[in-house]
Amino acid sequence: MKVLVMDGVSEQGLAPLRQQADIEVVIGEKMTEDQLVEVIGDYDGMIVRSATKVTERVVEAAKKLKVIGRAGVGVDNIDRAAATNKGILVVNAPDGNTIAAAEHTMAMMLGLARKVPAACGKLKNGCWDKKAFLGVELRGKTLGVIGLGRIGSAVAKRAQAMEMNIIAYDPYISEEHAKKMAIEIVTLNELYARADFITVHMPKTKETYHMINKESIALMKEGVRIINCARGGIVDEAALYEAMIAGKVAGAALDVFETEPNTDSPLIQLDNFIATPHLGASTAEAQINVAVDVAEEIVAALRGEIVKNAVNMPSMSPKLLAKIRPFLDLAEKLGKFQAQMLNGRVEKVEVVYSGDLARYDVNPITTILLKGLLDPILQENVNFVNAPLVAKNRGITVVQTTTDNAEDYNNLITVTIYTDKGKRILAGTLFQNNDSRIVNIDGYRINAATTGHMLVVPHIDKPRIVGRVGTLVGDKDINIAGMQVGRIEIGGKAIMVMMVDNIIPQCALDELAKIDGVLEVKMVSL
Ligand SMILES: NC(=O)c1ccc[n+]([C@@H]2O[C@H](COP(=O)([O-])OP(=O)(O)OC[C@H]3O[C@@H](n4cnc5c(N)ncnc54)[C@H](O)[C@@H]3O)[C@@H](O)[C@H]2O)c1
Ligand SMILES: O=C(O)[C@H](O)COP(=O)(O)O
Repeated sequence: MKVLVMDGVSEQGLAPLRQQADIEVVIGEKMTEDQLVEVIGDYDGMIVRSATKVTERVVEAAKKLKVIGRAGVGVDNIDRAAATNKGILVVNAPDGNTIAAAEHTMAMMLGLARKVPAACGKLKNGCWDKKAFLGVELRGKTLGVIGLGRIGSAVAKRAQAMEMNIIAYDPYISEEHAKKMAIEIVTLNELYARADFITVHMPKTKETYHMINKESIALMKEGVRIINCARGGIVDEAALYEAMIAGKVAGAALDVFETEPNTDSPLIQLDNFIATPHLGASTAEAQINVAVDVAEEIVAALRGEIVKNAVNMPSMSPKLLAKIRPFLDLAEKLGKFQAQMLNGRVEKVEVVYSGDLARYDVNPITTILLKGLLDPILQENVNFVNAPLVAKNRGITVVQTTTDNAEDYNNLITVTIYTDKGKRILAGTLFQNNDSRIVNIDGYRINAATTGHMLVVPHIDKPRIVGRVGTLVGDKDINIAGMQVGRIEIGGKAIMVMMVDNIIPQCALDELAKIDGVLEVKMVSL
């Protein structure tokens, strides 16, 4: 397998990838979109920072790409919708550069308060000018943090150490959470009205684009100082320039710009403006952290294992993953089993999670069940990333419910598939030591392992059927490893599940179907 590494990702951090004998790491030079389109077909994985744009064209040109890793937080340079459509996993490394970005924000804030860059520049030009650089203290000032996530919280903590009062606006964070950090949650307008310094720490979205604009600046205090170490475009640079010229904004610091690289913004020439070239994550420590994190994720993704920081599939904490991993395996098998038992076009998939399972987030389990169901029956690549989207695009309704009542089991996953020709029910459970079993097919109780080959024969419960099926299978030189029969009433419908050592050829299945009393014959391989 080949992984293309772009944008100067830390070599030291790539160790988890370099240690894999079957993975070749290729360090790429800066490329245009056309150049990337030309080469991407050769790669199974790719790692980028913010410079390389993974556009729809690049994603479309990929032939075997399974994963795109972002060595950092922001994934706005990756066309996630295109990747999801194609079943390509996108992962990031959200934790490794939090402190670096928070410390850079503090550097910007202190730099603005004490005019460090301008004073330094003047001195380097031979001018010892003490009067021009009277600063302000941070102590006692109010800092308005917009976006109280990882970095916003880390900035708040550091600013508290400088004895600043912290107010914050984040519509997705609870007041309790903020209270624990001794931060007052306020409305956006209140933040604008009260803050001496404003720092933004949210992603660039439709909602946050140009959030700091002419109108919002008008609501701010005279002499406010503004910092953006999050994403270019959150601050409207033209509006900021005007407000700085007018004196409304006393100082501003941008690490990120709407267009990058950027050397000709008029802001850069202003004395009370500090610019850095997207350096928030650029510390030796952060670069190693994010590279290690993303390299580990790429290895896991290429090995088909579940990753921790996927941005385009249900994400899971390592704790949840450890708890539900055996259920993920069972669910995939149930989906795969159902795919081989199907008659007709799938219209609806209903999954009921019972017992212990009802306590967990079951979304990832449903996703993997859909992968198990759809992958064998569709031409396109169905995986953990795109399975829900593929189901939706095919008009399949997916319903998932949880209940505490698992009847005789500790846990139970019951999957009912509705097709234009009827419905089929399948249930599986995990016994002790993660021993997974299929315990019900269409209402008939059975107890079958979830591995190997199985001949499933719904039939009429009458003499000589089981014997004739067994004889015919034996005559084809196929060894029978075990057998289960489930029935509800004597002489009614029943089901036979025969564990066999090899796949029974279609011609033999056709012969079996002709046996009097046999209703259906299905070969299932798990
Ligand atoms: N300059 C750099 O080099 C650098 C380095 C790391 C991260 N970043 C950027 O910093 C930003 C924050 O990163 P993070 O790791 O703290 O992310 P995070 O996901 O932990 O936090 C983002 C916060 O923004 C909040 N938010 C979302 N929409 C909002 C809105 N409309 N108004 C207010 N708050 C909103 C979210 O609720 C969340 O709490 C991201 O844009 C990331 O790409 C930049
Ligand atoms: O979102 C991020 O992680 C930062 O913007 C860092 O970007 P970079 O890896 O290009 O420095």
